[in-house]
Amino acid sequence: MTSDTPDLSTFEARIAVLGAGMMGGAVLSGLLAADLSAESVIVTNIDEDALRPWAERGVQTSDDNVAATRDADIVFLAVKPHVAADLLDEIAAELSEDTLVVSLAAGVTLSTLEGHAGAGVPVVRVMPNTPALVGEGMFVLTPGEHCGKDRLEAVEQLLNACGRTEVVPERLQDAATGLSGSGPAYLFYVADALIEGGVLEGLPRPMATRLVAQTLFGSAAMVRQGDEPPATLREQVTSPGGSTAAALRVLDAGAVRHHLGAAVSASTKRSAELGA
Ligand SMILES: NC(=O)C1=CN([C@@H]2O[C@H](COP(=O)(O)OP(=O)(O)OC[C@H]3O[C@@H](n4cnc5c(N)ncnc54)[C@H](O)[C@@H]3O)[C@@H](O)[C@H]2O)C=CC1
Ligand SMILES: O=C(O)[C@@H]1CCC=N1
Repeated sequence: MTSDTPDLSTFEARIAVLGAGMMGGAVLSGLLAADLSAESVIVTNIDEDALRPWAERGVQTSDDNVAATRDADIVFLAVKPHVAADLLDEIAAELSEDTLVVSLAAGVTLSTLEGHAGAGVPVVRVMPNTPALVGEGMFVLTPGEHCGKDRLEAVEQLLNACGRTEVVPERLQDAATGLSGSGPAYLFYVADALIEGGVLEGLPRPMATRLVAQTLFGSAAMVRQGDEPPATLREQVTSPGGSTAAALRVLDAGAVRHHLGAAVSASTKRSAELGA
């Protein structure tokens, strides 16, 4: 669904991904798929097994965050939120105003990040999501005090190659966690439930999976195209007295709309707690 062909083959900065697990790995996979040179990247992890697949893809690997940071222009912080401050303390001596720190950690504020990175170090807080893995991530960015326009544009260029970006004031970052950061989980949950519904009605599971995948993909494409609001698109599927109206009545009886909104709010609240 990506309209422009992403191309990072000429991107020059050296990149370190510290703690490349699920999310850091998804971003890195997206960047490599957009032709970022594997030789310009180093990944770290305290878990050796997590590094092996990267070494097989030609990426330099290390268990030494300090050494990895030393040679990097852009440092992705991809560890769990409760590890972020300690990791910054560990690498702070290698950071300077020439290094850009990009945090992917839910909830961790710019004030915490900047406080631990050290004086004058440019920082960007980002809320990513895992579809970065297939080049369709959503990245919500807030630049810190020392991150100028050029640096922000460099991060946008990188992340636009594996999805789409929005820049927001920091007060909206936890809501972004609740909506797009956690969002893929809600949609995978819905996909899983729909597949089970199809199986209950007699469809073979692989076929039910294909039907659901294409239905989600096509519906997402229509929502993203933005010609009509989703409420109108839903009406277009809902024939008077028809099958969809019967189905939507069941969803309303189960207060599914309310629960989806409440799920976004619960994740938003938890995101703020994770950074506290
Ligand atoms: N998984 C997701 O969908 C999303 C995750 N995030 C954020 O991404 C960050 C990472 O989350 P996940 O990738 O899901 O977790 P993860 O557990 O898959 O990855 C974290 C990795 O960091 C490694 N690690 C731990 N301490 C380390 C250290 N001191 N030095 C180097 N490596 C270390 C772990 O071994 C692990 O592989 C979190 O802060 C989370 O809030 C944000 C949005 C979405
Ligand atoms: O569950 C979490 O805390 C992370 C942040 C958003 C998605 N996964």
